[in-house]
Amino acid sequence: MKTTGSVPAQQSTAMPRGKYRPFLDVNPISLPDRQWPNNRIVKAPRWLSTDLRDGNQALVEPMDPARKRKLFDQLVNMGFQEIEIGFPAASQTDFDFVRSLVDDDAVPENVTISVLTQSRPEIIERTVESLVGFPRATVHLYNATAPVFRDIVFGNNWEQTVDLAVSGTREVMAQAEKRLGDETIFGFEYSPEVFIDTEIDRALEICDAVMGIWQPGDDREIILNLPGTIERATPNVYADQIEYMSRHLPHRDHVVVSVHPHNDRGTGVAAAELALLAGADRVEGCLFGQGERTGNVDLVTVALNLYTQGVDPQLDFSDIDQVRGVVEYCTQMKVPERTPYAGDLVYTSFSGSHQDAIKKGFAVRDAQLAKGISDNELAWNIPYLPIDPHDVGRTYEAVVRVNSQSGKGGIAYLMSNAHSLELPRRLQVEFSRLVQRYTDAHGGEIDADTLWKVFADAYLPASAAHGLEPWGRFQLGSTSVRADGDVAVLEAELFDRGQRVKLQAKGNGPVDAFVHALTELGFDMAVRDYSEHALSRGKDAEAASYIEAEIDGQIVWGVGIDASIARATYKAVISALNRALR
Ligand SMILES: CC(=O)SCCNC(=O)CCNC(=O)[C@H](O)C(C)(C)COP(=O)(O)OP(=O)(O)OC[C@H]1O[C@@H](n2cnc3c(N)ncnc32)[C@H](O)[C@@H]1OP(=O)(O)O
Ligand SMILES: CC(C)C(=O)C(=O)O
Repeated sequence: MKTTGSVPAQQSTAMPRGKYRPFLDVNPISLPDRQWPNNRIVKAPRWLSTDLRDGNQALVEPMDPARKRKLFDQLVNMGFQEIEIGFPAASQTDFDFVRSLVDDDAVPENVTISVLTQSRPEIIERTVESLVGFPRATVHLYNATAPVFRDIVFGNNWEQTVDLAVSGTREVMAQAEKRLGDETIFGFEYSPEVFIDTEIDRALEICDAVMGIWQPGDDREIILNLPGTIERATPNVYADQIEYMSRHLPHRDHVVVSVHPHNDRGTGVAAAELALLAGADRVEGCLFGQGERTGNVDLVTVALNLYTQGVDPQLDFSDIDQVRGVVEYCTQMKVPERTPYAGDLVYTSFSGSHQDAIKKGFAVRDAQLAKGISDNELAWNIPYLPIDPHDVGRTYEAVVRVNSQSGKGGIAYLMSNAHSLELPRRLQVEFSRLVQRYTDAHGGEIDADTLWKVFADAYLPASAAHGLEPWGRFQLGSTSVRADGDVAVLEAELFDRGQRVKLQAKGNGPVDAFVHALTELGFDMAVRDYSEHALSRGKDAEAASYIEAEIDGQIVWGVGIDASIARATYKAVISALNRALR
């Protein structure tokens, strides 16, 4: 055998990569004594949902007021205490929506609403005007600070950029002073937009300048939001930037360091998590990663990632499908099947070895729970399932689904969960070959009902009850058994291709006697394995029997189901015989 020594060199592409520059060449940051890799996230951050602003502004069809309101109520019910509800100066519709929340008294005392504004006096005035009457409200002021925006979008030098932030802050304070009475607890947030592309010491400088106006202190926090407006580097770079800011910002005790990752490189969640390690106190994002381009960071994933570490996310996802339904309705966008925690397929396993491992995991867990340990105390340790689907309102039924990639473990799991049959291991092996043949022939997935039909057709041949054609040569008629000392004496009636046959035989038990009776019909038959179990409790309880028999040199399994355990066993023997003769 030859083994791999070196592999052929990969081929260069003709894609014009020369136009791109490494992020760190353009935006160097030096933090050799970074602490974040050694930290742990031990509590939930403050969350701000920007579904109704950044999420909404990126929708093909922005939400109408009814949809916005539905999503707002949903966010409140899930536990969000900071919700950015829009950009009220953008349009009359946005303004009216903000006002409708006051008019309807829709904002609970513990919820702070937030609104976004550019640093333009007329826009700030209109923005603050929209806030009159809210119990708690934050104005979120932003201006872009990165060189490309200063140069291309604003045509501003650095001093003018700082001035825009400072003058905007002054205007917000003046308008709030003028328009909001004591009934509103007023907060202020500043974002140097495109923070990640801004020279780090300039980002510090502009935040410091804004604080010089706002004057944070006791009972006067400032939220400094450091957005990854367009994600352009690996998440460790964002973490370095956040740790740098967190360590160097003055008034740190009164500063809420907030992050606002986007997902352009597909690492928005990682960026948020590393930023939390790096000292961020607050995360802004959207449910299921709605938002501009590839979206804002997905707050569902960040929160449930925390949950799987035993940290209370302080957001309720106990019915994730309900949350998903509302978001899908309001945004008119679909949550894809593989979305973490919420996608249709994320608790589903098709492949054989995964199914086998999950089934074994549940068996061990069930056995441990049966000893009286509570579900909450018993560490979650199921292979391939990072979270208990029940915790987010999903069921186990969907966990295992069968197609041509599936093996005996998954099939046995479905037979147990959907049909209450605990197939013995060697029967699982035999049956999985039949299922494989079926899925190869028909393609696609096989659902629990079809699985049952394949099973019944193979093992319950005399049964027309499942909408199948009865095909077995033998059918069981009446039976009676009596004890004669240690010996069982059996009288049985069989139908051989419809013809009644009477049998009588003795054995050391009813099964033994029944096998002897069949042997007298000329079949060479020996039972190799036998098991049985009840299918359900109560007066309609049925039992299932499984027989592995050697019949005329063939090894086959038979299955019988009947209200009487003895008849279930005779039926299992007949099933094996019919199968051997099929
Ligand atoms: C990263 C983000 O998501 S930021 C939020 C983005 N969201 C939105 O823009 C949605 C709401 N916005 C709007 O509806 C409109 O932009 C409005 C109503 C606010 C303003 O509309 P208009 O006055 O027509 O301006 P327009 O949208 O074209 O904005 C561009 C102007 O604003 C300036 N501008 C952009 N951001 C800011 C800011 N934060 N502060 C001050 N001025 C700004 C630009 O430099 C440009 O100025 P110019 O016209 O002198 O070149
Ligand atoms: C306004 C800011 C926070 C923003 O939305 C962004 O930078 O993505």
